[in-house]
Amino acid sequence: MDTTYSASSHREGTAVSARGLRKSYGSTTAVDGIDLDISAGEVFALLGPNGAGKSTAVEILEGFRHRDAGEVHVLGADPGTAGRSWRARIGIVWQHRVEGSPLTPLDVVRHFAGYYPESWAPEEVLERVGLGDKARARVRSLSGGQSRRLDVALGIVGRPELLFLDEPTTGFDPEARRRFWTLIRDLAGEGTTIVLTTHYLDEAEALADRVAVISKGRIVARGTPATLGGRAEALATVSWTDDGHRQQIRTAEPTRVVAELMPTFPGEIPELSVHRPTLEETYLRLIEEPGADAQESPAESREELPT
Ligand SMILES: Nc1ncnc2c1ncn2[C@@H]1O[C@H](COP(=O)(O)OP(=O)(O)OP(=O)(O)O)[C@@H](O)[C@H]1O
Repeated sequence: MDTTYSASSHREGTAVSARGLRKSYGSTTAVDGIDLDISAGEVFALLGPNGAGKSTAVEILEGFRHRDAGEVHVLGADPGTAGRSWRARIGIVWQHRVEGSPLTPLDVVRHFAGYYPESWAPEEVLERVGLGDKARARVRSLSGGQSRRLDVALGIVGRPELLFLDEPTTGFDPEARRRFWTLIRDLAGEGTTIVLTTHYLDEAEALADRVAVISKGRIVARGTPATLGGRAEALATVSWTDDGHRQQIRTAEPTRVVAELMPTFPGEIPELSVHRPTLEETYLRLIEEPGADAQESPAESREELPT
């Protein structure tokens, strides 16, 4: 079985397009008019608090949930009506992991591989997710993080054009997460479109070309991790200690502020730090303050912090 992608596997066009997507469960509106465009080959992350509507939106895109309204095209088809050949082009790593089984990871991956016209070699896919040495162990003997890696193996074994990952690294140790990120980057480099939901902002920052923040069923901000919510233009905070008192200046020009401070100290500026909003801080502001997507006006302000 061929286990390499050809250059022609780099894809062009739109992988996912949704307009006015809506879904309610009884009186709960889970998805309240979402528009999405995800390009082929893109890594796109959906962020949002618990219950924001991410899984519902993604399950509609996967064809596992009916929408109440809206237009959706995924790999050129309506997921509500698309057939088996369309499904074979899609990989899914569900939020909840598959329960333990008396089979081995190799048995399970082999079984799943049989459903796809063009699958990875099962041994290779287990190597790629870091389960090579557990290929012949019992699935029920795997740790939580190892089981999750098996879920990822099952999601990618069919060499999907589009891979949905719902909170894929929950339970991974830090080294396994880094390894998983490398795998995702490799898959993206080979042309796979990836739609990721995650609560780990560092994961979104490390992997995503673009992110969208969902809150209460609506997209409240979208952009690259670096520019989301006006992050690129946000003021920096320069902090230091002067005569035992913590000082800070919020400024659009931290280099100038530090240069002006330098001559006022004989040597090092005590406890100097320059901080710009992290993706996590930006995200928290976006979901806490309605309309916070507007950019801040770059006015400089100085204050002394209470000790
Ligand atoms: N099958 C269901 N029946 C009734 N309500 C549901 C169902 N699935 C989801 N909901 C509700 O819809 C809303 C959105 O849930 P959803 O699972 O899409 O959110 P989420 O953003 O994926 O959350 P999480 O980060 O916790 O996974 C929530 O209020 C949830 O309780």
